[in-house]
Amino acid sequence: MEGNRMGHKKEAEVKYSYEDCQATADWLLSQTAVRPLVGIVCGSGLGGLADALKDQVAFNYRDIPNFPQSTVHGHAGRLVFGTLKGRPCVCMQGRFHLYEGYPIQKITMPMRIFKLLGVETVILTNAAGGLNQDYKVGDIMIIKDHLNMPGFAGNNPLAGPNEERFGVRFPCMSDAYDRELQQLALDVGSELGFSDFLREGVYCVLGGPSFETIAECRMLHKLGADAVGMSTVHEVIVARHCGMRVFALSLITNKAVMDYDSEEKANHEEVLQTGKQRAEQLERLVSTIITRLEHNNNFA
Ligand SMILES: O=P(O)(O)O[C@H]1O[C@H](CO)[C@@H](O)[C@H]1O
Ligand code: HPA
Repeated sequence: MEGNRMGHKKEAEVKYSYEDCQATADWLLSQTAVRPLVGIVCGSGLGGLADALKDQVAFNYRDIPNFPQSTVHGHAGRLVFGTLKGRPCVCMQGRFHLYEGYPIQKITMPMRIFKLLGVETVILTNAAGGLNQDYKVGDIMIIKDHLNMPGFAGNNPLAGPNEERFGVRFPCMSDAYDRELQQLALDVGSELGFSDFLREGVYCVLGGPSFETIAECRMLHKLGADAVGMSTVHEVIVARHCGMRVFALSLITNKAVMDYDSEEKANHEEVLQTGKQRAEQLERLVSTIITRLEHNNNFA
């Protein structure tokens, strides 16, 4: 992929207005014939999902006008277009996090670009620490709701002037995670024989990058969180604001440390290692869900 002048702008100069998002979407649409209906975001160590796409057209983030750059190990930094079982998809092989130092509007900008590309359903994955004591490392949790900790402190991706062309000032979040898609995932998981490690729960986002203290994990668990991570929620809010359907999964890559006697320490290497071990099943789950979207005629 040939570089372009806009793509080489310094980070500080990267903009995310409606017109900037439109320019990026138009540029992408001029470079590929794929017209994606499904947008996928790959979590830490879960980028293999993108490799499942057929007839790929891939762009390095650095070559895409106005796109931020991935800085985290386990996030390749490529936008991959292609088809998954015949369905046109676009897949972020690598996402952006608050702790990378980007403004919250910038880390969520790809959702608006998805929207302008024609995406109707967004499927997000992440790696997360398990707070629910019944969870095991390797479990896959269907996210049914979230706790937005940065949001409590006013750090919401929709803060600032509202862009009506994307959505309303006060979007509803009680229906953020599409219930039909959750049920579909449970059905598909059961057919694939994954029920033993498939869960449903509440994901809590923190700013990171430091992992949680023991007291923080205990508090989050008491507040109703089943898993904790540093992503996804901001993307979900922006995706819902502009009217896309959302389905999200957490891979429980480690158990959050809840006990002062524990010798365990959260670390990113373990996160990536667990991702490798469950990658194949996670890919099968997601790709089968995408096929069934069409089959059930509930494709958004
Ligand atoms: O949420 P994803 O991108 O999967 O990454 C998770 O893994 C990293 C920590 O190991 C954090 O970035 C956390 O959010
Ligand atoms: N905490 C926060 N983020 C994470 C974790 C965790 O334990 N595991 C993977 N991402």
